[in-house]
Amino acid sequence: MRQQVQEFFDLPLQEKKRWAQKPGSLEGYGQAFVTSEEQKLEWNDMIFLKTLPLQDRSLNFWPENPQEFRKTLESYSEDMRNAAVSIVRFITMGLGLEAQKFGDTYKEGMYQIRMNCYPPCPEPERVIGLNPHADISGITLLLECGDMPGLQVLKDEHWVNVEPVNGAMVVNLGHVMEIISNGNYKAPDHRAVVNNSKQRLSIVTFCYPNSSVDIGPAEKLIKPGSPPVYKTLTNAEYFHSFNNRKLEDSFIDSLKI
Ligand SMILES: O=C(O)CCC(=O)C(=O)O
Ligand SMILES: [Fe+2]
Repeated sequence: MRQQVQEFFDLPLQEKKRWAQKPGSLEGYGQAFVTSEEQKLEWNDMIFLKTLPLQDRSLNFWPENPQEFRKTLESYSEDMRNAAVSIVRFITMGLGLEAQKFGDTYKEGMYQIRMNCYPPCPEPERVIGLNPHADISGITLLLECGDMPGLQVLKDEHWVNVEPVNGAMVVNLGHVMEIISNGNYKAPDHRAVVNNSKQRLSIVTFCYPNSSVDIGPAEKLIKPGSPPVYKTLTNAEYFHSFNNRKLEDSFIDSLKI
């Protein structure tokens, strides 16, 4: 997958634009989402694709160049799904929940992939690769494509580098998992910075449970003395709240009871 993504971003702009985002749609090749006029502009080229379930795929945004791209992405999304099912089992087991049941909701889950390319920048302090945010997924699986650090996580009010480890994936928690855990786990704020010497690529898979599953604190975690911290929403309500959020407010806070 890394090879295919590298070859895709190495193509001339005109060729990449064959899979460009269309107005009103997030999918396809383009620049990162601009959500506010005040935001620092992002030094980032990316392609965003829905990979699973199969009926969510819009193949008109799936590059056919490089030649093996689509085939590789098909099998990569299967691999990410299998990894997500296992990882969610372990995470929910750690919370004392029905691990098999929660893992199973990711078998027919929703998967989206975002491939980021951060070119070197002559003045890296003046731009940002990706603005600070927390993911809204259940979990996010991030694959680095080289040894150039760029991902940073906010820990105790400081930005800390997440150093790339060859052959390893970074597992991040998103708001869905934060809600299921009733706030025992937090979706951390993170961002990507750029450097002045080397391009960096990342392949990021956002994993969500099946859309028929409500998003709310796990019943087992609700007891006397431990009330639900978040509302329970249907999948559709969750995405509706996100798409209609007030940009100046924290999304996760808006879901608190
Ligand atoms: O490129 C990175 O390391 C961060 C990517 C990321 O956080 C995202 O795509 O949501
Ligand atoms: Fe992220």
